[in-house]
Amino acid sequence: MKTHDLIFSSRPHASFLNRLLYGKDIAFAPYGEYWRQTRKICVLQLLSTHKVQSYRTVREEETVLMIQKISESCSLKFDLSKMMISFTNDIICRVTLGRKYFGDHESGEMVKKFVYLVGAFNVGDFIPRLSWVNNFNGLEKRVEKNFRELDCFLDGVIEEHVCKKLRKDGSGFGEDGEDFVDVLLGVKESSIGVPFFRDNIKAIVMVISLSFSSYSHICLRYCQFISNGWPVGFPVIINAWAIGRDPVSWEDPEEFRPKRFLNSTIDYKGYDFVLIPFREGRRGCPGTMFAIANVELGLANLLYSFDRSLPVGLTGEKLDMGEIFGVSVHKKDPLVVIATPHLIKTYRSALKTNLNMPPSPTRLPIIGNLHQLGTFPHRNLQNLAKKHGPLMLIHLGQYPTLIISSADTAREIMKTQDHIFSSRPHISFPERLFYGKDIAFAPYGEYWKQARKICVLQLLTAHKVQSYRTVREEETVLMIKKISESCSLKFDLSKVLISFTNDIICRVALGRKYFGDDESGKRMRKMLKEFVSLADIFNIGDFIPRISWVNNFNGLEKRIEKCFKEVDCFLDGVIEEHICKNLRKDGSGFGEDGEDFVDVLLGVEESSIGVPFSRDHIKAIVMDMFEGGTDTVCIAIEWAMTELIRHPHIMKEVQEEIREIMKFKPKVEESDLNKIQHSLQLVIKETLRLHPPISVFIRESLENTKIQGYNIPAKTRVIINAWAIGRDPVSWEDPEEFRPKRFLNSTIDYKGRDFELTPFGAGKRGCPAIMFTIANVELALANLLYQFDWTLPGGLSGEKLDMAETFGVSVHKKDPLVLIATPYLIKT
Ligand code: HEM
Repeated sequence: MKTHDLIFSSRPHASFLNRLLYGKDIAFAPYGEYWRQTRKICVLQLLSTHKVQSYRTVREEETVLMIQKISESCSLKFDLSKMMISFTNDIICRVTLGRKYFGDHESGEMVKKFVYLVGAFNVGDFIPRLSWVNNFNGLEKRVEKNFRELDCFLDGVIEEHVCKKLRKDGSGFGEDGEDFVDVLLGVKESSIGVPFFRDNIKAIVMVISLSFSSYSHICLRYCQFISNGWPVGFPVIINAWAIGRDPVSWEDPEEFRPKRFLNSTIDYKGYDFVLIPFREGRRGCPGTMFAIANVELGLANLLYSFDRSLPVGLTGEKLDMGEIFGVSVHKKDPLVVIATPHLIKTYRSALKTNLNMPPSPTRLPIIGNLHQLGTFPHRNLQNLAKKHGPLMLIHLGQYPTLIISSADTAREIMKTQDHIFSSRPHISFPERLFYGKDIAFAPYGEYWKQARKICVLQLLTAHKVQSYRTVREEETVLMIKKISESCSLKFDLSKVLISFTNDIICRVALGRKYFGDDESGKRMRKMLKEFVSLADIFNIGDFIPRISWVNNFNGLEKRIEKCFKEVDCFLDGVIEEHICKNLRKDGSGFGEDGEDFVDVLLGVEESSIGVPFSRDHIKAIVMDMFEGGTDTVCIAIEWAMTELIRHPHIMKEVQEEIREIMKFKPKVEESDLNKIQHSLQLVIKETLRLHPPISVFIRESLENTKIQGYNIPAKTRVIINAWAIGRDPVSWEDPEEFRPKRFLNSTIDYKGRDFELTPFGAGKRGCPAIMFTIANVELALANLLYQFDWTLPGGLSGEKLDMAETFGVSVHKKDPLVLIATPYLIKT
């Protein structure tokens, strides 16, 4: 590889390789002008130091994703080998093709087959007259099929690049925005002096992907000895594996002893022939630098971020070291390990002490404390706060975030310094779904102020809430009727509650029900469900913006666009309907003065509020009401019923009180509520304390400030953990117990004055719909308790009821609440 490098710098002909790589790649090309020119392109244009440096972002982003993936299986065993394969595949795909193509199962399979066939043992390459056997063992056919699939795929990739170039709007990766295909498309045949077509591009791209992802140690060389004494065409196999273990070069060669390199100058770069994993010289690997950059960054992060252990019963010495058959020597059995985040005291935490920031848990590089949010952020944040205090600073990706877990700290944020903490951070999916023009997600500013004013003074005033009474009463009657139809049979109360709250909001906001039980109604319901779940979804890009592109691959971006378009089209229809109705002057909405939310919003004059107010603003605000008002109200009633089923004696007390007052009237009406409110109110307060429907909500600071002596910079995100505040033992005796009577002689309320109980938030950004919500919850709950006796199916006792929660910010009961209702009035 040095003295006679020129002589030994060809490769033997291998027929499958030749077919799969168009006979035009670099790695398997025989020595000659074409190989010399293409290798030059590879070394100077694709894998130069400058280029390798320019792929840094790709390496870093993929490392973050890998670490994040591992964090998700933290403390559980997982297959590290599989993760490594997708890590390297994804890097190479982005660098060569410009983006990840192999997310979906099918294309991933195609590449796997390619890798297999390239490495397949072909008897014909050793005994040419036996090559016909491949017609019978199916290999020939498989090679052909795989070749055609890949060829078609690569044609698509190239077309995409050509179009991108024509449009001049695309940028690849790397500093200068060019991936390998971009570079190769720019190669002029005239400048390299050898034929260079699309097939050449495809072959080079494929062989580079192949070499880096899984087939990097090919050291088959072909001797092209021209002089006398050595037969031309004599194959040479360089056994890099054996050379690395040769006792002539290495002391105790079988031992893993990294320190042997401590005072040694031996390197793998090709100058030292005792260590030749890459080989230098003419046929040496041109991608050494690129490969090492990936390996270093991946390995450093794996070692830095986690402590690893083997699954139970295994010690390191017992680890199976079997290798797979072939030229690329993988470990035979996948490496299955358990990773535990390593609590490292980083220099940042020292820095933080100097800056006088609130106490923090230690964090991982790049993802910070994201992995500690887990499936139930409210619970996990509460656990962290138990260690670090009710005012804690964590890092969610790149954003420092204050976590508020006590009444005192909540008061500081939502009262004392409400003017400073009254913005919301930018969150990208809601921004798209709500046209960047709604109220709930709007940053503090003139538009938010004016829009909130409309909401508070025109949509949700006491007078307006009163005017929606008919809607509430009618929908309650319908709900009770539905339940009566399944009387004495088990039925899904959660489902009934969802359509109850949906229908109320729909009538109040849009003027009529759009979500009936027919096909189109079902479609609408599905659309709305998708909308609410997307607005609430965890989006990694909001925490680590530079990897927001992952949403192009996990399908989220597409779902958002699809849902946005559907809802937009639906709302356009609704608005048109309202405009026609107003023109005809024959329609009346609901509410006393016949106006629903859309009517009111259509009447808003831009000139009177002094900020732009278009149709998109109307749609955004209407959707805010849906997002804020359907799930939340349903969750409140669902948890109240769940707790009452678990505590039958409390349910009985409330029922007796209501029934005594109602004296066999057919139903509870709003006018009855002030008479029976007492015990019902206690139940609602206790439910909202233990199960705030929005468990955590978010704000952002507008300027630098201090809280409890700690420095809080401007634009710090703040998460108020309403769930933890409601269960804080400092404020509540036996906080985990459902005991409505704790409110009996207490003035504590949920309206935003008492910070021990903050299900609706408080201050400038507090929920503007408390009255509206409570009116719905009270009427529904009063009727459910008055009109039916409730039991669990199969005589199950209440204590056994599963209390598991759903994942997310709006915390539903995980399993639907399935109950049996027996009509009280008929019974008595
Ligand atoms: C049980 C029911 C509900 C709960 C627990 C709830 C809770 C909340 C919370 C915690 C906030 C953020 C408060 C803050 O940052 O201080 C909020 C804001 C908001 N809620 Fe509600 N909500 C409920 C029902 C509703 C309903 C029915 C509507 C509409 C009809 C609604 C509309 C809004 C709006 C528009 C905001 C944003 C206010 C702003 O940013 O200025 N909510 N809600």
